[in-house]
Amino acid sequence: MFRRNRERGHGPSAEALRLVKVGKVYRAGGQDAGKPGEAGDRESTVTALHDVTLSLPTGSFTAVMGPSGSGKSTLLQCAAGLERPDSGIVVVDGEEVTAGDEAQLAVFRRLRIGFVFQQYNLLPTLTVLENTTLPLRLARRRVNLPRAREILGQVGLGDRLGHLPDQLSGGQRQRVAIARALVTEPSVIFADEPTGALDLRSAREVLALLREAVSRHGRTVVMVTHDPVAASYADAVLFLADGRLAGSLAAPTVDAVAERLAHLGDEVYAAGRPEFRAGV
Ligand SMILES: Nc1ncnc2c1ncn2[C@@H]1O[C@H](COP(=O)(O)OP(=O)(O)OP(=O)(O)O)[C@@H](O)[C@H]1O
Repeated sequence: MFRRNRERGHGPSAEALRLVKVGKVYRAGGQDAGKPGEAGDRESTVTALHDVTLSLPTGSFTAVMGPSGSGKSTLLQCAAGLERPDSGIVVVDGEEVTAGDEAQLAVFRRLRIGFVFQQYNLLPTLTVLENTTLPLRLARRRVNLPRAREILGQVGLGDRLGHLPDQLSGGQRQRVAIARALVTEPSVIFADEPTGALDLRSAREVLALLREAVSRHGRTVVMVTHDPVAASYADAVLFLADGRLAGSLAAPTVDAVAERLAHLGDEVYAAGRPEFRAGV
């Protein structure tokens, strides 16, 4: 399907996600602006991502932080194949997603990528169990109901299988979204502000589940967040500023993250590290 980009033989790649010099430019009016340098009127374009290069190992939990407008969501969307970068390549679990066409990308996303959004994005007319198994049905894959029930049990919803989303709390809805993201056993789960709409307790439960998906089940999670407490659940934090990588922090604590965020402006154009390789 996509161009293989594995350095080793079979089985899951040790590298879950790689971005090489990924750039994305928008027209101020809201459209893509084409390749950087090709845009006619530079004044009306926004460079949302500028040559972002990073590598995340399989089984890691990474938080992406930075000021509003720094490119966090754009990074997530490009990495997840929801947006096409204007330059650079994206490799997910050994497959170069930027090499495929739209149809290939759609199939790839359904099977290999999990999504958790701030607003849950559940279908209101489907039950908890049906929402959870929807990615499998859309991908025309066999639905393993015992496995789906097991996952829903793990996220604490074993007794809510027949409920509709509007019969659930926000935290419970987000747990359905996590179950839905886990059901295809994806290469990477992308979460965009997954706790943004939740109370403190529900937020902690959701973060603990994402942490468990990584620590116990070996999944790879990339999470955009504004919250230093949420970021402290991750193995590492990547900081973005003005569409560029502006540093990283391993084994983040709440205080260390807050401190780095407070001084992020100082680091934006610092010579620093233009690339991020987790664990290095
Ligand atoms: N569809 C679009 N059309 C035009 N400009 C866009 C589009 N999406 C994002 N941008 C611009 O690209 C830049 C990065 O936006 P992005 O949403 O990635 O930032 P963010 O860090 O996720 O912000 P926030 O924390 O506020 O959600 C911003 O200047 C934004 O205005």
